Amino acid sequence: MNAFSNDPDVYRTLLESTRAIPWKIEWATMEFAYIGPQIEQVLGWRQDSWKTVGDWASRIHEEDRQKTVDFCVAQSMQGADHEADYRALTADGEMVWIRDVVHVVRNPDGSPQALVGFMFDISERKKAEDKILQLQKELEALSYQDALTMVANRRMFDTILEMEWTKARVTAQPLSLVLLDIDFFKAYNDRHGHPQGDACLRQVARVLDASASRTRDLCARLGGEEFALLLPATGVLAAQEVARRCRKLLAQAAIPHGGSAVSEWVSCSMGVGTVVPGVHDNVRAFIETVDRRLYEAKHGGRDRIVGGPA
Ligand SMILES: Nc1nc2c(ncn2[C@@H]2O[C@H](COP(=O)(O)OP(=O)(O)OP(=O)(O)O)[C@@H](O)[C@H]2O)c(=O)[nH]1
Repeated sequence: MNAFSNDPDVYRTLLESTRAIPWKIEWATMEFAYIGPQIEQVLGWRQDSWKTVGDWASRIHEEDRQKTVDFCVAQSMQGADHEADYRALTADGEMVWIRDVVHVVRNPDGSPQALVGFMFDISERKKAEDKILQLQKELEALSYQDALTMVANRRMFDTILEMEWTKARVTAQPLSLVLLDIDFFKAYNDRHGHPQGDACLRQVARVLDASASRTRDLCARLGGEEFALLLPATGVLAAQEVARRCRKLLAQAAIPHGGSAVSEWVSCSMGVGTVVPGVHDNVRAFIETVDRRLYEAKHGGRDRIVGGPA
């Protein structure tokens, strides 16, 4: 054990055979006293081209440079060991993610004498982290989407409704809502089977989505065979117009029903409401009003629109 630790060649061989790149900087001169030859394999810059701290700083991606240098200087002045992740530039203009792990060698008075450390190539790890972040974003998006019809789901509807309600109140603009329910859908399923029922829901969602095309309009599936169209900055007449367009486009889609008492084709009942929310208005009460109208449309014979100011 002693023979091993007394032999500097052994240390050098060990240092230079790891994948981590060892280095040392003298604090007084800010010059490299040493950097491992592996640096050339990782970044492409020759070993003898690393002379000063300036060489190191100039080979950091400019978006990471200032904060990395400031952080390392501040930590070193306090005598604190530290780690920094940054994008290093390679000799041929590429980027490599580096984790620099730094130990501060201190003088007896505590001031820094030298910095020694290891650089690790963490590009693969960063790539994996980026991939995970991207997947998380996709998952997040999926959690707001109805998996069957690909329109927004109830969660998204609730979130956007809350937002649009506040906006409408602040700007004193009308907010409209259409609630729709497919007529005799149980009979449709019974006649055509559940998979065909799913296909029908997808087709209806496409039609509804196409009926309201302004950028802030939202088409959502609230569950089962119930859908909603949220129409911000839309007044009573425009909302009625959208509902009529829905009915017309659905009729044009001419999806054969076969089990409906009101039409040969798949149809919808709709409740429509419009409100300019005041401070005392309540979003839940607004939804209940529109829902009551949908109920009226159902019980008034289906395949119809019941609406007006809420
Ligand atoms: N295929 C399919 N069917 C669904 C889905 N979700 C709900 N349903 C069916 O939708 C039907 C809804 O039936 P009801 O609530 O009785 O309403 P309805 O038959 O449309 O009658 P009215 O609304 O009164 O005209 C049920 O048979 C549910 O099984 C789904 O994701 N896919």
